[in-house]
Amino acid sequence: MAANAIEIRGLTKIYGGGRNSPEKRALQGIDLDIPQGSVFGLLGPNGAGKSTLINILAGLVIKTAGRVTIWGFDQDHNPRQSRASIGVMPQELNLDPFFTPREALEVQAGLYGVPRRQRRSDEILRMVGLEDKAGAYARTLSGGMRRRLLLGKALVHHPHVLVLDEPTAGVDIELRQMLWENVRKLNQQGMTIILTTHYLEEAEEMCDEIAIINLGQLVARDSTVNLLRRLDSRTMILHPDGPVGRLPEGEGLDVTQRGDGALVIRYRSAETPAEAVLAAVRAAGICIRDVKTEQADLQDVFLELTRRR
Ligand SMILES: Nc1ncnc2c1ncn2[C@@H]1O[C@H](COP(=O)(O)OP(=O)(O)OP(=O)(O)O)[C@@H](O)[C@H]1O
Repeated sequence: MAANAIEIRGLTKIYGGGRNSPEKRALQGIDLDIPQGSVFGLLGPNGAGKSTLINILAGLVIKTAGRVTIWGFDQDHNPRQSRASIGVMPQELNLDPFFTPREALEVQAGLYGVPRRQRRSDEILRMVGLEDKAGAYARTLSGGMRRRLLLGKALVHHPHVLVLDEPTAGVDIELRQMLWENVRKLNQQGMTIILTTHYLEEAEEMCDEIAIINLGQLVARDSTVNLLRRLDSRTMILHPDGPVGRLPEGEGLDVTQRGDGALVIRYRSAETPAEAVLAAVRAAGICIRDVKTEQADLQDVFLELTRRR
């Protein structure tokens, strides 16, 4: 068994390039290893190439160049085994409206060639909280229930690797909790989990390791702890109680003044305690009327990482 669940080398995807569509380089030579047993976050802004990458793993999009190995099986040389090793919960709610959840799971299991006696439709329905809806048509299911069913469908062939593409975009708190409980449980049972998300908080909570892609390129790949340590920038927004004569100064402080008079002070919490920021403000003779702090969000992370490049 390979030590990495997924190995990606020089992965490139170019869309279009026909007479009416300009060429789009969605992935530009990605190298990435995803360790077995990890909960791995794939982050990136809209259009970064996350879905393209996931769809290539799922066998839904054909790569232009590069090598993909899933659970030790090269996608080109062992397409059947590599496909059988991975289950994907897609972003779109693409379900056949005329199948009931139980039928949908059975059909999916049939597509993957799972013998009848190895099928676990009822167990999966229970796991995703759809046992009451086992016989209802998909078209009568709520959006949240459809997502649960998509998760169930991704699991019918007992994959080693489960990919969740934006699983919590627009879902309510209850479903989010159910999803994360299931993800934790499956991971404890040894399943490698890959998830894409826009929410840094979610990645922070769930993922051991994170890769960030931007414009089809890998811009960071590290353990979550290390990544967040690198990205511990804070912003303090101060509303002064009167005109500002001079801006606060101090090591590690990046101070600007907004059009409305507010001071925007960026600093790293690991290097500069909030008290040092406030002391610098007082030393500049500024009285504070109001203050708030903001943590770096994914957008800042991107700006920082892409700027660094
Ligand atoms: N079928 C396609 N034909 C042409 N261009 C495409 C196609 N699919 C995606 N793209 C382009 O490739 C780039 C990467 O898209 P992709 O959907 O992989 O990004 P993403 O990171 O998943 O974004 P999002 O978070 O919005 O889903 C984008 O510029 C997108 O417009």
